[in-house]
Amino acid sequence: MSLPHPLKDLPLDHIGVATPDLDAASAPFELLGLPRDGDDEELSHQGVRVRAFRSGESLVELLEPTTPESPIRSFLERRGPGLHHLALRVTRLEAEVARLKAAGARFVSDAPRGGRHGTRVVFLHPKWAGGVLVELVEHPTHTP
Ligand SMILES: CC[C@@H](C(=O)O)C(=O)SCCNC(=O)CCNC(=O)[C@H](O)C(C)(C)COP(=O)(O)OP(=O)(O)OC[C@H]1O[C@@H](n2cnc3c(N)ncnc32)[C@H](O)[C@@H]1OP(=O)(O)O
Ligand SMILES: [Co+2]
Repeated sequence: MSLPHPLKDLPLDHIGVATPDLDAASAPFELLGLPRDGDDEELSHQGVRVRAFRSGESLVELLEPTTPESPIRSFLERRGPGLHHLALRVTRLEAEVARLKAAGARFVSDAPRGGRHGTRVVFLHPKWAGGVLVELVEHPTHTP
């Protein structure tokens, strides 16, 4: 599959890792020497508590479920701890969603939701992306 891309590359923003315990899952990354990226955050509408570690231009995002309905809880029950999603950075989320929809992509939901640290995110369905849950993430723009 090849889609013409009018905007730019989509760099890897982060890799999401599902865990039942943020502190336990943090230990190997701390030992590896990855620095924390900001504070932990709880996102009730996603049913997760999140902690991130920086690796170059990208992050490792640890996700712990906080509600029975959390997608991380069902993932842990079904597959156990481990790689959950990859996130690609976009500069214009709605334009990217429109482009992919026109090309037949399948979204979990194409309505942007709030992500970590003021980002906006949408998820492409893992059944569409060869068994990989793909997040598109747009960072807030900072105007002086
Ligand atoms: C911190 C906030 C934010 C950020 O800023 O970065 C986040 O990252 S939030 C992360 C948590 N939120 C989400 O994951 C939201 C999007 N995900 C979903 O809505 C659901 O997880 C899902 C993808 C729609 C799956 O939900 P559901 O259909 O209820 O789950 P099932 O267990 O029934 O799975 C159906 C089917 O899909 C496979 N699956 C599920 N999750 C994944 C996955 N992460 N990667 C690959 N495949 C996945 C699952 O195995 C099932 O397949 P079959 O077994 O073949 O039926
Ligand atoms: Co994410």
